[in-house]
Amino acid sequence: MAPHAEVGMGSSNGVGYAAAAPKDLFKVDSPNVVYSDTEINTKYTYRTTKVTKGDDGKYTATPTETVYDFKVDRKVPKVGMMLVGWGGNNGTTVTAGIIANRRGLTWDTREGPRTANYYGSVIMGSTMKLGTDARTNEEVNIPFHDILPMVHPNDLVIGGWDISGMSLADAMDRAGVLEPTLKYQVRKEMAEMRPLPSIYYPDFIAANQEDRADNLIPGSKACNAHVEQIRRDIRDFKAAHALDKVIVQWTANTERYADIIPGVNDTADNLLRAIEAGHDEVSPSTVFAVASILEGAPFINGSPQNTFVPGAIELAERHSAFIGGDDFKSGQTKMKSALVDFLISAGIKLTSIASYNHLGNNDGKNLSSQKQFRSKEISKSNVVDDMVAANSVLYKPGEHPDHTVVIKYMPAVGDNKRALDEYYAEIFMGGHQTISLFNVCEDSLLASPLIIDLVLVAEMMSRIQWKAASSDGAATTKEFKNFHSVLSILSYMLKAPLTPPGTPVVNALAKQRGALTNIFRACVGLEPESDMTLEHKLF
Ligand SMILES: NC(=O)c1ccc[n+]([C@@H]2O[C@H](COP(=O)([O-])OP(=O)(O)OC[C@H]3O[C@@H](n4cnc5c(N)ncnc54)[C@H](O)[C@@H]3O)[C@@H](O)[C@H]2O)c1
Ligand SMILES: O=P([O-])([O-])O[C@@H]1[C@@H](O)[C@H](O)[C@@H](O)[C@H](O)[C@@H]1O
Repeated sequence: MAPHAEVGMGSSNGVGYAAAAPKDLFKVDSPNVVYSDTEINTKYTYRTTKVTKGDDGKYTATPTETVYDFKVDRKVPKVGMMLVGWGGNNGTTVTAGIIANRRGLTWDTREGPRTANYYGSVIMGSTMKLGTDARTNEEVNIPFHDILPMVHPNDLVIGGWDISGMSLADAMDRAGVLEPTLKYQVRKEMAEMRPLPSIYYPDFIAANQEDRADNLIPGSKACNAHVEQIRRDIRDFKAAHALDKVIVQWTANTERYADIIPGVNDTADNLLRAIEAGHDEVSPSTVFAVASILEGAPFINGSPQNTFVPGAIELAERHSAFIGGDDFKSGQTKMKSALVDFLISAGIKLTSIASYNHLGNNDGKNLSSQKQFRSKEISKSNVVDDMVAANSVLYKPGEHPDHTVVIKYMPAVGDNKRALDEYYAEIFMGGHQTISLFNVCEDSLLASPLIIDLVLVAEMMSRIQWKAASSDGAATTKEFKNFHSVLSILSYMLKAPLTPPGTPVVNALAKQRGALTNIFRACVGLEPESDMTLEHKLF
C-alpha cells in the first residue's frame, strides 16, 4: 500500500466534521463584551505596574492601564494535526487515545474496566474559576475547554510523517504502551494509517536509530526539494480531508543542537539560502519548521533541540506564522517546576537538585547518545532559572542550586520511566530539608495529552486578534493583529519555553498556567483569576 497520511477520524458524529455553532456554557454580561454569531468582541483593560529605581536604590511603583480590543472568531474549524514522528511512542499513543475517546471505548485491565479519558490534558481535564455564585457566594468553576470556543480533540484529523514505514497498528505494538484489550479495539483503524516518508539526516540523531529508517524522502541533507515536499504533504493532507487548517508538531527523535553559524542560520534569508545550498548544519526539524512556516501551518517543537535557530524565528515573524516549543514537559520536569516554585516562594533555600531517571523506550535509546542527551540535559536543567533569579533574598546575583541531570537507558522498563530526584535545601537556623521523590512516569501517557493541549491552544490563538484601543478606550482605526509569532502562551506544556526575542522566560508552573488562564479570560472580558475573595473578608 502506498504510504499516505491517513485520516485519523471524523468528528463525534463519526462522519464529516460539523463545525457546529458554539454551544456557550456561559455568557459574559458586560458593556465591554459584544457577541455576534461569528465573533466575540471585547474591550479589555490590562492593568499592570511599572517600576522605576531611583538613585537612592528605592523603587517607585506606578499602576498602569492599557485598553485592548480583542476579537475572537467563534467558528470552530476543521483541524488536522500532522505529527513528525507519528510512528513513535507518543505519536501512536496519542492517536489511539483520540480514537478511543471519540468512540467512547472501555477495555479490560487487571484492575478492572477502564474508559477512555483525557486525564493529563489541562484543557480537557482541568477547570478554571468563572466567578462566585451571586446567591451563595460559592466558587463557580467551569471546564477549561469551555472558556473559549475551542476545537474538541475527538474531531482532530491526524496524519504525519516517520522515517519508519511501519503502520500505526504495528508501531503501537512496537511502542509497548497501551493495554492489549485497548489495542485490539483500535487496531483495525490504525492498521490503515501509515506515516508519510520523511527526511533523515543521520548526523542529527543517534546512530542507533538507523535500523528504523526505511521510509525516506531521498537526500541526506537539507535542500529546497525537501521543503517543497513537506509543503506539498501539508497541502495534500489539508485538501484530502477538507480541513480549514493544519497544525504540525515535532514528536520525532531528539536531535543534537545545531551550531548557530553567521551567514547560515542567523537570519531568515541566510537560512533559506543555506537550505538551497544544501548546508549540512540545517536539521530535519528546522526544515520541517521552515516548510510549515511557509505553508502557514503552526509548528510546535516537542523535543529539546534548538530547531528554532534565529533564522527560523525571523522567518516566522516575517510570515506572521505561529511557532512554539521546546520539549514537552511531562513528568519529572513538570514536578520539578512545581516543587522548586513552592520551595523558593516559601522562602526555603534550595541548594541542590539531583535529577536521575532511567527508561527503556526508543526515546531513551536515542538519548543514550551523548549529543542527543546534551539537548535534553539543557532543557531539563534550565527550568529553575527564573524562580532562582526572582528571589534575591535567598540567592546572590549569579548564585543558584547545584543541579545535575542523569538519564540512563534501561530497556527492561520500556516506556515506564523511573525518575528519582533529591531536593536539598537550607531552612531556618542552619537546618536542612531533604526531599526524595520516586516518580514512575508512563512517559507517553503523560506526553500525549500535552500534544493535544498544544494543538488546541495553538489553534485557538490563530482565532484571536488584538489591537490597542485609544487611551480613553475608544476604538481606533488600527488594524487587528495576531499575537506574536512565538507562542509563549504554550509554556505550561513545555520544558524550555520559546519566547519572543528579548522577552523573559517563565518556567514557574503556576505562573505559566496563570498566563494561559488569564489571557483566555481576557478574551471574553473577564478579570484575571484572583484569589483575593474580598467578598469573603470584607463584610
Ligand atoms: N514523555 C515523553 O514521552 C516525552 C517528554 C518530553 C519530550 N519528549 C520528546 O518527544 C519525542 C518523541 O518521544 P517518543 O517517546 O515518542 O520517541 P520515539 O523514539 O518513540 O518516537 C520518535 C519517532 O520519530 C521518528 N523519527 C526520527 N527522526 C525522524 C524524522 N526526521 N522525521 C520523521 N520521523 C522521525 C522515529 O522513527 C520514531 O518513530 C522525543 O524527542 C522525546 O525526547 C517525549
Ligand atoms: O518531561 P520529563 O519527564 O522531565 O522528561 C522526560 C525525561 O525525563 C526522559 O528521560 C526523556 O526520555 C523524555 O523525553 C522526557 O523529556
